[in-house]
Amino acid sequence: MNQLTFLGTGDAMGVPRVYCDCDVCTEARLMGENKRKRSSVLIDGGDGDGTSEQFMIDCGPDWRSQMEDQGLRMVHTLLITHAHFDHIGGLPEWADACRWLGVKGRLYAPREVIATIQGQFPWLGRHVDFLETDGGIELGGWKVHSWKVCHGHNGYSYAYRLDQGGYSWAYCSDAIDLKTSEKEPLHGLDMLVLGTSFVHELAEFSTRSVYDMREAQELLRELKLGHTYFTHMSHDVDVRQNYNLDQGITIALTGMKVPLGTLKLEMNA
Ligand SMILES: Nc1ccn([C@@H]2O[C@@H]3COP(=O)(O)O[C@H]3[C@H]2O)c(=O)n1
Repeated sequence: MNQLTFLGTGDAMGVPRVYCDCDVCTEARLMGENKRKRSSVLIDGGDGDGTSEQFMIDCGPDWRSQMEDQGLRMVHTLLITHAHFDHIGGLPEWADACRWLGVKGRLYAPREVIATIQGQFPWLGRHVDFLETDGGIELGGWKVHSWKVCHGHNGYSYAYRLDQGGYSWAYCSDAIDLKTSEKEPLHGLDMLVLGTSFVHELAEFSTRSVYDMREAQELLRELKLGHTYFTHMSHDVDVRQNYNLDQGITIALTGMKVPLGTLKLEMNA
């Protein structure tokens, strides 16, 4: 059975934010329900049928501790959404692990993301094969499609849609203000992982880069899909609160596991 594990559900700063003493950051330090490492997920086939290659989406600066949290010794394959530090900061450590294990890691990303990563970490190519996703790829039995999405003030990110056996899901951690064509691959999904940094972000729109929960719910009402998990959450989100989110939405928690492809989830509409 395929499953997705949330390795981290935080925004670029993680929770607690290093400089912050707000209630959420304080709770994260003292108890830890709101403790959030930088966003990434693990996809695990685990059924030994040869189509179940394990891979991660994104490799932020918490990669090493996320591996320890899960008791994982190595993941050989990564999909990267965009070349911002909170999504690629763990790549040098991952490449070092490839080196010490004597394996060549496989890093899949869109062509322009690969070029940026190679510019930032020029030594990675010794231990990593860079593989472009632009024309579509097959990974762990999934047909994988990447496309460019608006990341507001921060430029562009990419989202991934994965299809297998009539089940489809997508990972879209860093997006805002999606245009009609950017929403197209999200229609009719069984499951979506969507970034929502704030519950209601008050900053001026032109300075923002990720949906808030209010806007995300509007988007989801339009998309009419199965189940959605919110990730990439800042210290604005307190997981102890009930935000009265629409049916079919779950705030993802670190370590949460979601079965992929086994359940046809109920439609929201
Ligand atoms: N060119 C850039 C721009 C931004 N960044 C990092 O990505 C984060 C996105 O959210 P933020 O809160 O704006 O902080 C950004 C930088 O850490 C980055 O690594 N490279």
